[in-house]
Amino acid sequence: MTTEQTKQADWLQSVRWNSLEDRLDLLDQRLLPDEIVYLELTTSEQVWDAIKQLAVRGAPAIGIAAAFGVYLGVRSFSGSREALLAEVNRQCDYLATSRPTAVNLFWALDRMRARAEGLLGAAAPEETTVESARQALLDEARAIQTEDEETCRLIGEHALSLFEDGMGVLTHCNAGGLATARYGTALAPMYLALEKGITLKVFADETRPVLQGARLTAFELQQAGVDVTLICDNMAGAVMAKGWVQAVIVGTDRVAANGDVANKIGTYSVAVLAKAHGIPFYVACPMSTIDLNTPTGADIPIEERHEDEITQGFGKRTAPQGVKVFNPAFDVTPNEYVTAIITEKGIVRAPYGDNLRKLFTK
Ligand SMILES: CSC[C@H]1O[C@H](OP(=O)(O)O)[C@H](O)[C@@H]1O
Repeated sequence: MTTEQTKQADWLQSVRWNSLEDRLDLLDQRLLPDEIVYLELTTSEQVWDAIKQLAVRGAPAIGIAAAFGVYLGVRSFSGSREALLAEVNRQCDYLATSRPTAVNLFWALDRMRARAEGLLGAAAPEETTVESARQALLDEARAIQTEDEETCRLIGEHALSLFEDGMGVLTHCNAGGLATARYGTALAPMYLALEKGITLKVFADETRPVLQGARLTAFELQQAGVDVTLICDNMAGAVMAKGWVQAVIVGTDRVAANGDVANKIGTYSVAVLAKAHGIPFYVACPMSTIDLNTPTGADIPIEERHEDEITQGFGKRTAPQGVKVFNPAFDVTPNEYVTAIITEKGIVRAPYGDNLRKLFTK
């Protein structure tokens, strides 16, 4: 076994590139917390399905997986440079249909398109071969993953500046290491607090219907030794009323140009409760989740998922056959409920329109 093959992260990686096998290994998050199983993927179709079925989920992790999916889609390609460029764009178009809300998916695919254009487009150097271009695309996917780890750590540093030792912090869904390359976004400050000997008492909403909070956030925080208490979504108000929560921090799948935030369904309710209790509501995300091309939250496409996630989640029927179901995977929190947006470049406060645009000019 070489160091590459045996090289294992000392944390539970959601997305792992296997250089020896030229293969993408994805932690199947549908099986957590009971089973740790890696899917061994060799085609872009398999990556598409893993994203669609939430085997891999979380905005940055989806983008990382899709970037590797583009490489898998062209790694056996043979033909002209022009044909390879066309195939890269076709693979990106295909992978972009897997889920509609998390803008990181499209951000990562656009980065792969741009890399391919620079390698194979009209202005590209003549000496680029199809083989060297394929390798460069793999390198780009790996760079997206490596950069995300550092980005999340920086988000954690900025977020931790808002927290004090002993604070109660509530979070919704999973915006942890499992949703990113490492650390997470909303959960990044919890890990950095642990490193620095700061105690944060985390309340994790279970987050119906797919239970990312119970199955993923409670799991990864407990594994790391973070003080975490699991609550049902309908208990968030009660724990706030008891004075147990001094801050809320969540991830996001897309921030509109005006600061409206799309995140897991139930986030808006938590934001309203936080406002009612005078508790700050923070949103943590990489710059790649901020979409200045989407003017407001009303313009964010909200994914609707299969009714079975509600009527027979995890195999047990809990609702009558044939009942009408509405199953939006996300909701939108208007910017007036958002105390601050925490990114790798720093903390952004209202007025978000101007201040988010300034972030990109820093
Ligand atoms: C750091 S992005 C995490 C974000 O993604 C989750 O959605 P899903 O599990 O459906 O991919 C949720 O909205 C999290 O806040």
